[in-house]
This record gives sequence, structure tokens and C-alpha cells, in this order.
Amino acid sequence: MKILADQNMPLVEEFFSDLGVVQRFDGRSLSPQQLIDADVLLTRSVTQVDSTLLAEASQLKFVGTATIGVDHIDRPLLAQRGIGFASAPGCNAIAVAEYVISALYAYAQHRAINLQGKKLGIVGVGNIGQCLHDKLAASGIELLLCDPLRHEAGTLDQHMPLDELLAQADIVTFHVPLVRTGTHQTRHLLNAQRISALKPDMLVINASRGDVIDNQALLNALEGGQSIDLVLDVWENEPDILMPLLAYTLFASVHIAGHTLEGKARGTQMLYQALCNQLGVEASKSLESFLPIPALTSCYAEHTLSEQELGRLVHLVYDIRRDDGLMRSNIASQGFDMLRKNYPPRREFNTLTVQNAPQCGQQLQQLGFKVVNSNEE
Ligand SMILES: NC(=O)c1ccc[n+]([C@@H]2O[C@H](COP(=O)([O-])OP(=O)(O)OC[C@H]3O[C@@H](n4cnc5c(N)ncnc54)[C@H](O)[C@@H]3O)[C@@H](O)[C@H]2O)c1
Ligand SMILES: O=C(O)[C@H](O)[C@H](O)COP(=O)(O)O
Repeated sequence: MKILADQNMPLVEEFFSDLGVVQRFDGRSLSPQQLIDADVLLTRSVTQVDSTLLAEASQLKFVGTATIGVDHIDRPLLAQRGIGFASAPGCNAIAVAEYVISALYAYAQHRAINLQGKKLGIVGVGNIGQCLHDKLAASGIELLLCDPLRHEAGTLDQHMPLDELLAQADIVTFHVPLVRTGTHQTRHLLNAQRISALKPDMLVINASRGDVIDNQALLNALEGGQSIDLVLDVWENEPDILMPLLAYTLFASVHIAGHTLEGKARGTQMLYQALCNQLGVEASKSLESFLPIPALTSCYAEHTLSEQELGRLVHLVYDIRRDDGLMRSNIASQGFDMLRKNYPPRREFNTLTVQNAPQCGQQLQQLGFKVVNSNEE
């Protein structure tokens, strides 16, 4: 069996080599000819899987994308051709939620403000939005939620319509899928009209898909003097992004919010499990055995942590300013895709154990850290 896999997908050989021969490809330049004798295609978000790409793929039995987003896959086409499909829902939800939390603490430090008492609007309360909500539940930040689909389905009581949320929130973060048409279209959800109505100095975070915010309208507003704090991980038209927008961002990154080692590895593991399931073989391998030991595994809290100290702990594991610096300093010389390819290792909060933290243990645990009291060791 020939398994074609994106070169930026980790651990493919470790998981899949017992099932077939693994061959790697460049996700942006995969051609229909490369798929002629492929049985399995494993992609990331940069490959458009459509009728053009699959024109000569007569042997293809399975397509997997090691991502949460599926807007790059023509799923009706796969169903029509009887090709099995799997994505990796939730694989990097923790990573994206922790990206946002790192952004929040860095923003608070930058503006010399407290997050406690601020209102954070979460737009899209699926795997990522819910994970962010749960991590921040004991933070003292007031959480406003917007998800009309969950509200209509009766699974979210606390829903607030988007325009009301934007009027009330101090910070808004987007976690919706990219939907290009229909009643719940998310393309340009934050459009020129909504941008112009934003409260002064509002913090806007986008780690969903670039097209969710009208980038040109945002740039026009900023060039026109509107004051918005911006954290952008995703951009319209990646990798050829609207470069002038970069200068107006507080923190910017190259679509890496989900790229913890754990998040990417979980994506590969989920595709391995789905393919094993389709083939009717046992999925015997697990990612725990493949992940390296983190550099920092434990620290000691002497007393209850203040909000600023909590921020320092968050940034000990992941500081968004590292990624902002990487993008700002290197985008011109290396380009968007090369920075993504060479993204340095990043771990999740639960790789750090905080000892002796009884007073703030609940908040730390909720954020995702491991907590032990000294007398429990
Ligand atoms: N930056 C990154 O690295 C990165 C990583 C992972 C995922 N993503 C993006 O984030 C998106 C969300 O991920 P998820 O795992 O939470 O997906 P999900 O499907 O679990 O949740 C999305 C939620 O958005 C809601 N929604 C849909 N349309 C909406 C609208 N118009 N207004 C408000 N809510 C709406 C849905 O009802 C759903 O609950 C993905 O589709 C992907 O595009 C980005
Ligand atoms: O939808 C997702 O899961 C993310 O956007 C994903 O992490 C994108 O990263 P890529 O697949 O391009 O590496």
C-alpha cells in the first residue's frame, strides 16, 4: 500500500510504516500525477483536495487531514467516489486555547492591566472555544459566548448574539470554522461595518481562519487611525498575506496556534486510528511513546500566585512573543511557509507540574497545569 503524507506531518513513519510504504510530499505543490498509484493520502491544511487533485487517483481509498479545519477538502466528492475520509477533530484544541491564554497574559503585561474583571467574548464554542472557556473558568475573567448553532441545537444556554457580544466585550477571540456561504456564513464575520463599530482599544484575536476577518477592511480601519489591539495567527490568502497589516498587530504568527508537539502528534494518531479502523486492523501504537521528554517538567510555588505571576508561569511553557519575534524578524527573508515548516518545538501546559500550590491549585489545574502538594509526593 502506498501512503502519501505531507512532509510537515510528524510521526507518520512511526505510526504508518507497518501499514504500507510512506512517501512524503510538499503540501503546496502536490500534483495529480503523484496520486496515480497512491492508496492513502494524508494532508494538512495547505492542500486543496478537490476534483483536480484527484483526477488520476484511481486507487485512492482513504484521505485523512491531520487538522481540525476541513475547508480545504471536497468531502461530497470523497463520499461520491467511495473514498474513506477522516479529519482530526479536537486534536489541537488545547494548543489553540493555550495560544490564546498566552496572548491574553502578554497583552495584560504590555498594557499594564489586570485581566480579572475584563470581559472576553468567545465566538464559536466548539472544541477550541469550549476548551478555552473551561481553562479560564476560574480566572476571574468574565466569559461571553456566541455560538448560534449550538444555541439552536439547545446545547448552549449562555449564547449572546455577535453584535451584542462585540458591544459588551473588552476582548474578542474567534474560533469558528470557515463557512463561505449560507445562513451561518463565517467568511468576513468581522466585516468593515463591525470593525468600524468596535470599541476603542478592543483586543481582537483570530486563530481560526484568516477569511473570518476582512483583512483589507481591518487594514483600512487601522490606517485610518482606529485603535484596535490585534493578535493574528491566521491571515487571508496565506501564504501571500497582506503584509502592511503585520505592522499593526500586537502579536502575529504564521498559523501555528495549534502546533504544539502534542497537538500535531494527536492529529497523526487520529488518522492512524481511522485508517486502521477502515482496514479492520488493530491500532496498536500510541503517541505517548513517541513524544520527547520536555525540557522543563516541574517548578515550586512558594505562595499564592498573583495574576502577573500566573502569567509568568504560562509564559514559562509557552510565550506567544517568541512566535511574534520569529515572524516579524524572518518573514521577509524566509517567507510564511518556511517559518511554519521550521517551527520550534512547543509543549502544552500539562507538561509542567507545579508543586506546593494549594491556594491557587484549582486555577492552575483548570488552566491545564499538573498540580501536586508537597506532602502528597
Ligand atoms: N490557528 C490554528 O492553528 C487552528 C488550529 C485548529 C483549528 N483552527 C480553526 O478553528 C476552527 C474551530 O475549531 P474547533 O475545533 O473549535 O471546531 P468545532 O467544529 O469543534 O467548533 C466550531 C464551533 O463554531 C460554531 N460556529 C459555526 N458558525 C458560527 C457562527 N457563525 N458564529 C458563531 N459560532 C459558529 C459551531 O457551532 C461550532 O460549535 C476550525 O474549523 C479551524 O478552522 C485553527
Ligand atoms: O485546522 C487546524 O487543525 C489547523 O489550522 C492546523 O493546525 C493548521 O496547520 P497545518 O495543517 O497547515 O499544519
